[in-house]
Amino acid sequence: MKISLVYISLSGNTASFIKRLSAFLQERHESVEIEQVDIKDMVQAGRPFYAMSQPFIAFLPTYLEGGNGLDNGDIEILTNDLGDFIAFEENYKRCFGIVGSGNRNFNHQYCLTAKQYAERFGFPVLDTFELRGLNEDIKRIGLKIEELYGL
Ligand SMILES: Cc1cc2nc3c(=O)[nH]c(=O)nc-3n(C[C@H](O)[C@H](O)[C@H](O)COP(=O)(O)O)c2cc1C
Repeated sequence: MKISLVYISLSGNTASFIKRLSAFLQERHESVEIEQVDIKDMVQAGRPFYAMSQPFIAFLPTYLEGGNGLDNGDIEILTNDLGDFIAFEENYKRCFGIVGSGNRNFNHQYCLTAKQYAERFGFPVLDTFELRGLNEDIKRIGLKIEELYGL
């Protein structure tokens, strides 16, 4: 059994969350393999996108160009590679859903890109967390992932 966590992280908050979430899940399920797919790393290293062979969860921090999230400010910047990976070879069909992250200071734009991806690809927003996420976020989201994988 393998759990796949596909993510992008520009300033390290999502990467930190993924590391802690993986540790939480690994501790509770020693025999389960936890795969972390770092999209920024893949692109920077020039490794080609590929079709996911099994179900995964996507993690997406929000980076939007200015605005207020109502009548402007809904243009995604910096994270588009994750969307391209999800679109590649219909990977979205194997995506259980997306976990959005962001900063509540952005008000209406809080975690907006995850909602846009859910609409675009037809999978649910599973949850959201702020910045690096609290331990309670790790636990809540970890339990949801266990349920999705039938653990
Ligand atoms: C240029 C810029 C734009 C951002 N725009 C938003 C936004 O529109 N909505 C939001 O919730 N968070 C926004 N954030 C906050 C980031 O989503 C947040 O810091 C996140 O934890 C970054 O994740 P990362 O460190 O994994 O890249 C923005 C941050 C930056 C630097």
